[in-house]
Amino acid sequence: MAIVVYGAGGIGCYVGGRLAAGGAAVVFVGRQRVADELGAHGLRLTDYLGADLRVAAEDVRYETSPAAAAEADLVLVTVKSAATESAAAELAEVLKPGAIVVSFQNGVRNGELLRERLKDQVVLTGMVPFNVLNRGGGVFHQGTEGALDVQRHPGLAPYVDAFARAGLPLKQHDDILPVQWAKLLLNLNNPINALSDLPLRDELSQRAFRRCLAAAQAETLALLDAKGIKPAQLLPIPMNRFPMILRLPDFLFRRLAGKMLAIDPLARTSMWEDLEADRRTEVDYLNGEVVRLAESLGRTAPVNSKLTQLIHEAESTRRSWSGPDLLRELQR
Ligand SMILES: NC(=O)C1=CN([C@@H]2O[C@H](COP(=O)(O)OP(=O)(O)OC[C@H]3O[C@@H](n4cnc5c(N)ncnc54)[C@H](OP(=O)(O)O)[C@@H]3O)[C@@H](O)[C@H]2O)C=CC1
Ligand SMILES: CC(C)(CO)C(=O)C(=O)O
Repeated sequence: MAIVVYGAGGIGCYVGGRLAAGGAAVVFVGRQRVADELGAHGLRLTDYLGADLRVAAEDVRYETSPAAAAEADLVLVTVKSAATESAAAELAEVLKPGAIVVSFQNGVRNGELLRERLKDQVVLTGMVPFNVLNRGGGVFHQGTEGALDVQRHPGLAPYVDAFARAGLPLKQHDDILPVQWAKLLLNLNNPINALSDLPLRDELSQRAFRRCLAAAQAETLALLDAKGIKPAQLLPIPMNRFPMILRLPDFLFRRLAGKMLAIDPLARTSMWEDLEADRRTEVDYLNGEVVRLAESLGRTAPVNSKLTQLIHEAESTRRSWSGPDLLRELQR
């Protein structure tokens, strides 16, 4: 059963790399710069638990043409949200009818966007809870914990063992929307992390940054409540308790929620990586999604709106924010 990773960057190389290291036949589709990196070094997949797996360069099949997806039985879509529509259009041209397509992307609308285009395929929504850092030289490192989440579907049965062998077991859900919104609540930190210009652990160790995240989450939780959506519990603490925990003084936060800081010291968010690489960020699909949710309810979301605006400004002119300055800006 051929597995194609479509948009093989950080997440795609890591997930596809672990599947390949576990013996699955994987074709990566993506950009020439990544093909060159993997062609020179092969793939090395490491994680926070000490896993260290390799796939030799000659065993990595990395293609740059969408045509390579024609043979896929299972497609894992791992482009950033802004690239989903073009990826969907390319896939619609080449995919076999009946192929299974899983969106392993952040945000809540990528599955829908793919489904609109891929009428002859089965499109499922997935979620990647952990952080992946490309350390260069073909090394991709998983810095935090979590299993891959995906919508339940019988068509996934032939692949369940391959994901388990890869050390990335699939957790299937009857209703994925609460899982997606729970992840989005965590991703509200992406712009804060990107604006702080700090590794995640350093940023979340500072109360002022945590208060910014608490404000963005509290605003979102109230809107989700009004919409009748109850976010899933992804971590030991229920999502609706997060804002209260995040606002705690540093010493209490470390004592009660120290596990939240059990993050690889180098890990940063994908939004920070986008700003670093001068790429368009996913802010419109994360905090911007909250603004749209507010509008659908005839309400506003000033904190998420401001974070969206600050990231758009940072997309053209970068500046590093201190926690207190950012908090003041969000409270204005
Ligand atoms: N990185 C992380 O730690 C995490 C990321 N996520 C989510 O996973 C998704 C993927 O993120 P990530 O792996 O970091 O993103 P990356 O930007 O690292 O990887 C996506 C790759 O897809 C390429 N691409 C874009 N369009 C196409 C196309 N049409 N055909 C082929 N290749 C294409 C991009 O190239 P180019 O840049 O040239 O467009 C890029 O190399 C996002 O939704 C992200 O939010 C979720 C959890 C953690
Ligand atoms: C895992 C997490 C929340 C942080 O890295 C992420 O999803 C991202 O960076 O986009």
